[in-house]
Amino acid sequence: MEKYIMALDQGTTSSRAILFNHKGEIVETAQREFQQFFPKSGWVEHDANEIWTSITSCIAEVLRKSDAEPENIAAIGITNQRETTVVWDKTSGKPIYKAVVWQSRQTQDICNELREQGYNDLFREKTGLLIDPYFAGTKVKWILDHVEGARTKAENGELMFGTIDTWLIYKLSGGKAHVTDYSNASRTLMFNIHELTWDDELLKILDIPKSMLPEVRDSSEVYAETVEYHFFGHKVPIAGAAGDQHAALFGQACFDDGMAKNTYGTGCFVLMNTGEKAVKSEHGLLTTLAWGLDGKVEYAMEGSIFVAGSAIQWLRDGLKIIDNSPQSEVYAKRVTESSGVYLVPAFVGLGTPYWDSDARGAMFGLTRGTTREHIVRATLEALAYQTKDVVDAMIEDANMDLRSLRVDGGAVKNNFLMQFQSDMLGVSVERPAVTETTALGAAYLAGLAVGYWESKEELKQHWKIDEKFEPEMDQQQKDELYNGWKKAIEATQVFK
Ligand SMILES: Nc1ncnc2c1ncn2[C@@H]1O[C@H](COP(=O)(O)OP(=O)(O)O)[C@@H](O)[C@H]1O
Ligand SMILES: O=P(O)(O)OC[C@H](O)CO
Repeated sequence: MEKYIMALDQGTTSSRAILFNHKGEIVETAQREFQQFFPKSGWVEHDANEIWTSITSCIAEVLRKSDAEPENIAAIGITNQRETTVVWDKTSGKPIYKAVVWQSRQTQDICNELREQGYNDLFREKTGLLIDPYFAGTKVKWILDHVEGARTKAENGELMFGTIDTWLIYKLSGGKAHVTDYSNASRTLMFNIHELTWDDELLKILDIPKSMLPEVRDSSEVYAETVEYHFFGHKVPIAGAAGDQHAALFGQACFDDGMAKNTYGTGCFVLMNTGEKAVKSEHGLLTTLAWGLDGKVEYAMEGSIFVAGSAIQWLRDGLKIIDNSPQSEVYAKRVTESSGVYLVPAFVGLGTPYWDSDARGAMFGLTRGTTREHIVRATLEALAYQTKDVVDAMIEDANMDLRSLRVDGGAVKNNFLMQFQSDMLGVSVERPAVTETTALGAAYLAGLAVGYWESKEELKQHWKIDEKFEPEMDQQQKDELYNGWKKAIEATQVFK
């Protein structure tokens, strides 16, 4: 019987279990959405227990739907929404608060205070990040400050912190492993990406006891085995973990210096592999650990856009002007231009390159002639403009041209968006045959650890193109449209 690798992809809006075969093809998938909590303006939370049960349901379903028996699973790879923070009790294994999601702004005051105390450069230098509610560190501090008795328990070594990878590995292993990988550790604001250690000075500033933190390991190695009851009497090695954007970079086979990908999911995340160099950005990009493999780490530059596909969800659920996400393409194509309408989807502030957590969304250029079609088109265009902001910054920082952009994530099915993206960037946009590259990357990392695949060279051969979008728009039109976007961004940042 053929063996498979199971990837568990725990995203912001849904969990998935996907079985991959030896050619890197999808054999079977299962997916579960779970509840989003918005307790206050700008706050986003998840229930860590519900995340766990969504994962176990997906595991059961994917096994049931495929012909695979648990013993046919050679290994499990985990990939996760990053920065989302869980703190749980060491004895009971129960979370002491909801999972504070990466998008959540509830640590704004903590961040303002840290910035006022002049710590930004120190955090930037050591972690490659900047002080923003996005990252896990201030979320852990917030939980310890706000949950009754939490700080004392933490100081007594009774609490554990983890990003979602850590939480899932802990649960899958029946509480045996408390680990994370380099890519996830590099999103916490607590990990020194040059020395590859939890940083005592930063932990002291954040007032977080080191005893809560997981052990940091390679992204491709066996961390633990699953407890038998999750796999119907069978132990399976948990052999890979990486943050979803890093896993997508790996799944897109961007193994060489200068190769980049953009993932269009809830947010958009552009990552460029910079190999052994930790490139320091002058334009608001993040420096991050791409992965740890064979005892060595590699670095990446990242541009993080907080709202992308979620703006399409807002058209559907908030404005109710589309019934489903694919319909956005139909409406966008019904008009030949957005006729001066710009939507800046700064619903939870702005990430790269602006880093303005106080900004909020805005729409410009409305006339009596504005229709639903223009608004839908402007929303899709905003995803492409935001990506151009990031890619331009990346090109300047890395001092090199981008020849093409590999793309993935839920929204890349939208051909209008892909064409407009290529027009804006002036380079080809390459959509691979397997767009579940996040899960594929996690499968690759796990498969390499157990010898299911031999090398990155072998994996490169799997990457196949589905469609290539080439730039068609003339320079003048492109400049006019993009200049309009820049004005809209400026105006958004003034109004707050
Ligand atoms: N055809 C489409 N056009 C535009 N956006 C889409 C389309 N299909 C899906 N999306 C968007 O993609 C997102 C889902 O992508 P996915 O990669 O599953 O996200 P995540 O991993 O962040 O949960 C949703 O926000 C959805 O609105
Ligand atoms: O769940 P996604 O795919 O939107 O990814 C979330 C990112 O990892 C947040 O940094």
